[in-house]
Amino acid sequence: MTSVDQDLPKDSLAEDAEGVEDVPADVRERHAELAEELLGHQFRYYVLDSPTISDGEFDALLRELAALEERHPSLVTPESPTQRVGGTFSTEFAAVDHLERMLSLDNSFDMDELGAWVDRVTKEVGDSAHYLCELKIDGLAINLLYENGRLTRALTRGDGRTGEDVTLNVRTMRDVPERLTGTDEFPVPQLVEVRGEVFFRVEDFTELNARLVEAGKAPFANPRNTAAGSLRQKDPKVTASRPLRMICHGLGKRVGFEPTSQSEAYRALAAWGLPVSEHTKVLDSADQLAEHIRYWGEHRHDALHEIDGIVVKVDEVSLQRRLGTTSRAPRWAIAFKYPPEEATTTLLNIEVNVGRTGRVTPFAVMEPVKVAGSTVAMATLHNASEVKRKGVLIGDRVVIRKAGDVIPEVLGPVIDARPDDAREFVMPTECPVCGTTLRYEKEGDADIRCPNARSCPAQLRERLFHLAGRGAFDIEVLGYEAAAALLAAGVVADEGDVFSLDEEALSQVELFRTKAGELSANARKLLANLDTAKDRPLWKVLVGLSIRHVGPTAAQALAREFGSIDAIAAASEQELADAEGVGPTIAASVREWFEVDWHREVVEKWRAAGVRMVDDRDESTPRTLEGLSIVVTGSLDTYSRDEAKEAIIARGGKASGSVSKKTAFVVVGDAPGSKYDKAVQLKVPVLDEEGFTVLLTDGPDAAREVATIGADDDAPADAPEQAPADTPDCTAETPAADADPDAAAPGSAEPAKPRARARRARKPTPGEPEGDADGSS
Ligand SMILES: NC(=O)c1ccc[n+]([C@@H]2O[C@H](COP(=O)([O-])OP(=O)(O)OC[C@H]3O[C@@H](n4cnc5c(N)ncnc54)[C@H](O)[C@@H]3O)[C@@H](O)[C@H]2O)c1
Ligand SMILES: [Zn+2]
Repeated sequence: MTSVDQDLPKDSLAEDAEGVEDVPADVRERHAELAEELLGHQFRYYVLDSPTISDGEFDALLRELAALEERHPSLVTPESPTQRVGGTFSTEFAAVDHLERMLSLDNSFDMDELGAWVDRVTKEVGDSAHYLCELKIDGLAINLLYENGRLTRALTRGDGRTGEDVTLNVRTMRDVPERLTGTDEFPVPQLVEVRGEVFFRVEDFTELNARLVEAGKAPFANPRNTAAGSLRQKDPKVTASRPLRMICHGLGKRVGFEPTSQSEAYRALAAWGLPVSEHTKVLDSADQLAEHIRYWGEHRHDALHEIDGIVVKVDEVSLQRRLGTTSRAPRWAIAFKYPPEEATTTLLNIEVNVGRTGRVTPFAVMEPVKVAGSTVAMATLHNASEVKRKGVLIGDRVVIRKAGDVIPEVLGPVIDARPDDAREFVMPTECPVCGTTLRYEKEGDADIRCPNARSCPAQLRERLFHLAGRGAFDIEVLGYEAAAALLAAGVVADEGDVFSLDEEALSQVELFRTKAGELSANARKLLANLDTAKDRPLWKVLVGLSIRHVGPTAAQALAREFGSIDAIAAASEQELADAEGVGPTIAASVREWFEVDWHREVVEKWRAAGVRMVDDRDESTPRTLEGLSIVVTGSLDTYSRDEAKEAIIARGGKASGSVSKKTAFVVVGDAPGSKYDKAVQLKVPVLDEEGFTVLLTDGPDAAREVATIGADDDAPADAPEQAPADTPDCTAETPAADADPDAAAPGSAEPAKPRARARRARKPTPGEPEGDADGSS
């Protein structure tokens, strides 16, 4: 816990208590240094709204200080940052005392610390306490004074005793009523101090930044500090122009209002017209708390605003009184903090990466830093103008963010910490890998490219890696390392040579030789895999060609409509565009691709090596699903995702990625995403795995008889996992996001084929996203 417990066994210390003078000098020094550093950070955070370190780093320093004080209690003074409500007030605003002190919260960072707090509460007040759980909103605290229902004053927290008068600014906020309305149950009290959090909704913040960028101004780095800066403005007009929101989370002094519990107080506030959270929950055991905290840890981004934890409060006011407070925080409440999603680190360099389509992307190389549970050392910077827009210089301290599974992002520099020798990044004019002069493909492009598509080793390596991927030929062994080794040994000049590899060629590659100089087992495996891969369906061949915009979905459409490579190569742009599921962008891209000589040579080399370029319309498989669109979601036991698709396509059906009214069936496996919900909503027939087998063997009529349709109570046994029963209010607005078809659905146990994911290691350069060929590049 961050604060030093006030219940030190003082008596037992009396005899051999250590005086300050007994504390080793280096410990005393470190203590003083930390305390001073923390005060500086608090000033920059609370007064300037411009911190130079992340919250996680601040918390770590504070914990270090608390740990020193725990070991050496004589170091504790009333002035220590562990003993005071952080913050102070600026002379820009009138200083006004709160009627009742505004406290901070003690923190816990894991379940053990939270459990220890619950144990202490139980020890002091018995096990009758209820625990009120709230989202910990990452904003700034505000204290509103209502006298006879009228807003008479609004103060920031300041140092907890004295705040800054920001009444005029707060009056511009639409969430804050000027007058409270009373009800029979909750008449307006004579006086009440209402505490709450002022913040930006994430969406509003993004929009605010978009407007700034459009106006040629620098965007803000994070919602919390921007909210603080927006509220603490000299000119209320500026505050009025910012969409600040508020949610109430506590009370100060009250006259004529005696709630018996905090949750009852929230009902009163809501009745009076004040904003309260929808996500508040009363629980009564440590287990339930753990489940609730776990749930929100996973759904952190479902709230409309940023949250940095969960606040747990003893609900009963009488028990709150018995537990009391320390000098800086109530003993009846505690914050559980989630791992911070932002951190600051040093930008060591900006390097560039050459991707599969030749796009050259700068990326940040940073001092490794832990954020959201993983260590981050690199992050893409997308393109040169993005580097400019972010305003980062090499050598800067930078703020990075990693939210959930999202790739890490550099938010911007900490200008106040910029070193003198920070230097600007210069985009190279030549490909760092092959030396070719870089150029923009079209005027006005954001991305600059290496035009040496055929032989640039970087592009070639990415294409080899891609063609071996699961969405394409699915060649085990041909991972990133193998691709690089084949190129380095010169046994493939481009991807056209891959399927002609033989023992002799592989024996020239060191990676594929044993120490004794013989062909390794891996080499034999590669040859066997290549052989199997020659027989893949046409759509996989198309994906393997790295035609821009042609990912699995487009490739399946092309294969279904044209049936062979030659038919596709011979089709006009118009014919391609007219084909179902193809469209003009893909058509243009396919035509353009076949115009290039060496591309056609790749096709011919593959053909010569025995790669199948035609889908045999296997007449033995009856085309029972002709014209039907079928969606598969979740993972099936007996079919991989691709096998399921192939089975559908072989019967003339269409394996579609999204559910609409036209969908004939939705096949639901384990841990399906929102497609299942959509199917229920649109009353599309839903099949479980058994039903899918019926569909394949006996056709659509038989399948309809075993399908479930519509109502929720018909849901198959393996229907999507609902959120924990004690948090029903969260599920309603948070359907599991629809994941990319090959990835795991959020919250699901594992992806359809985890084995295949893990086996091909890729060098972690933050280059082009894997879906490039399907993307907009
Ligand atoms: N980066 C820096 O330099 C720097 C400097 C100082 C403080 N900080 C950060 O500020 C925070 C510490 O400051 P703090 O003392 O304000 O404490 P805190 O954020 O740990 O917790 C107390 C505050 O939480 C807020 N809160 C949000 N939701 C709440 C809810 N539902 N119920 C009750 N309170 C709720 C209240 O405003 C309350 O004052 C830490 O996150 C710290 O990292 C950062
Ligand atoms: Zn190059």
